[in-house]
Amino acid sequence: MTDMPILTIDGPSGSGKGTIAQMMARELGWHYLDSGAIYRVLAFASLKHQIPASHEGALVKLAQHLDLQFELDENGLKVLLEGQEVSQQIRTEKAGNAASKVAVIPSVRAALLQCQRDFAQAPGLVTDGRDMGTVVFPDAQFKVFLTASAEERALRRHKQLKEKGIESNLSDLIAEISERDKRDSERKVAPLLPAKDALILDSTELGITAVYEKVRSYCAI
Ligand SMILES: Nc1ncnc2c1ncn2[C@@H]1O[C@H](COP(=O)(O)OP(=O)(O)OP(=O)(O)O)[C@@H](O)[C@H]1O
Ligand SMILES: Nc1ccn([C@H]2C[C@H](O)[C@@H](COP(=O)(O)O)O2)c(=O)n1
Repeated sequence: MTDMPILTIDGPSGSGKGTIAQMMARELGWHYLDSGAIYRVLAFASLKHQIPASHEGALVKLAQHLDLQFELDENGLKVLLEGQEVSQQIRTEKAGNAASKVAVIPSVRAALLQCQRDFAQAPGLVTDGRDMGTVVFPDAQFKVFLTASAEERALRRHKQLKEKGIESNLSDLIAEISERDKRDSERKVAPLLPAKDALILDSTELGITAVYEKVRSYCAI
């Protein structure tokens, strides 16, 4: 596959993958791939171009020609679809759920495989998602599976939304997160699960700094 050093961080929604992956990419000076953003943009693009999930052929074509750009700076990840910024629109729970639904389709996953692997460029790559350590980069040198209870993840999301001035209902968030966990874990192709050689970290009772330090020491930096 590739000799490039790669750190994969997989885990369920809201476990802190993106936060830790971005911190590690900055620390190491490596590239960063948010694979969930690719599925989110695809779902967003399918709505934009009025392609229903049942039109598998059209969805695969869209995935193969997805005009997508990522820019990571000190403010986080900027995402552009067809030259237009969609960073905020793709971050809603509704967009996450739509992404989870297109991600079930095996031909869609196959169409997105090479574009994800192309992110493995010198000097290295940090990537987060569901199947980074199991399917996309099975030979990665460092693999982490980051998890936390659904209640804790919903609380974090609730707080995150509140900080953005968006009201949300905690029980609805728990239900949405649990539904997405179930779909992502039970699909036939590339389900959410830890790679056999991954370090499993439960962050339910760990703050961001504590998780970051554990990942740093696992990568021996
Ligand atoms: N260990 C932690 N303790 C407390 N809050 C955390 C922790 N890790 C992440 N958070 C917060 O939880 C929220 C979700 O984190 P993040 O977006 O990194 O999760 P994610 O796994 O990438 O989610 P998604 O799969 O939906 O993209 C953010 O507000 C983040 O600051
Ligand atoms: N490697 C990946 C990344 C993401 N998905 C799907 C399933 C998720 O529910 C959805 C959104 O991901 P998030 O941005 O919350 O990480 O996309 C996947 O199947 N495989």
